[in-house]
Amino acid sequence: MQSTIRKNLQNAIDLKQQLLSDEFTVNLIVEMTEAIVRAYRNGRKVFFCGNGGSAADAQHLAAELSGRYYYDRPALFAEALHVNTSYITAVANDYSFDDVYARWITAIGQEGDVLIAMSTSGNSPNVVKAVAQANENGMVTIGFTGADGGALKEACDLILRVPSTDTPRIQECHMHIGHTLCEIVEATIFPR
Ligand SMILES: O=C(CO)[C@@H](O)[C@H](O)[C@H](O)[C@H](O)COP(=O)(O)O
Ligand SMILES: [Zn+2]
Repeated sequence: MQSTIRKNLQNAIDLKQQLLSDEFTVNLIVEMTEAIVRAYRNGRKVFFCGNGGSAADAQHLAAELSGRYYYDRPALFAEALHVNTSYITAVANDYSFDDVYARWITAIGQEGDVLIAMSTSGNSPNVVKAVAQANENGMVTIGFTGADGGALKEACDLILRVPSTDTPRIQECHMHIGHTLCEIVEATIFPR
């Protein structure tokens, strides 16, 4: 038991250390932040999507922007695409689970909006289809993946590949970086 706890803590530290030492990643996070700030300043919206733990992470990050992060300020529009369970179950049942996010984007995605697609494999079909539809709608597409990047690697405008194949450790980095994005977006749009 203790060895598992130590191994996981050490792996998380090592992975974060790798991200910290990688200038490319730090600059990429800056670019992502700038894209989100630009969208909000143009009156656009930010959407997140993912499956399983990444759906929870998508919802968590959307709430940081739409509610508040560190301090009181006006709301920013942000939403995770899976939050309407009636819609998701109807479209999955009547069409296909692969279409649940892409179909919703055909209705809501406007040019200049941002989609942040979270998938550790980069290959979840519903997330990959969402990015393809978002690109078609002229949205800015940001991918959060693991080391391989999968199909999202080529499909997204900006792609953050966490250098690991361990799903939970990758997700923890996605949340860490997602929180940092929220912090900088909040501080840039609503300086104190
Ligand atoms: O949270 C976890 C594992 O930590 C799981 O629920 C995980 O998100 C699910 O297996 C997902 O379906 C994995 O999809 P993806 O990251 O490859 O897109
Ligand atoms: Zn998990």
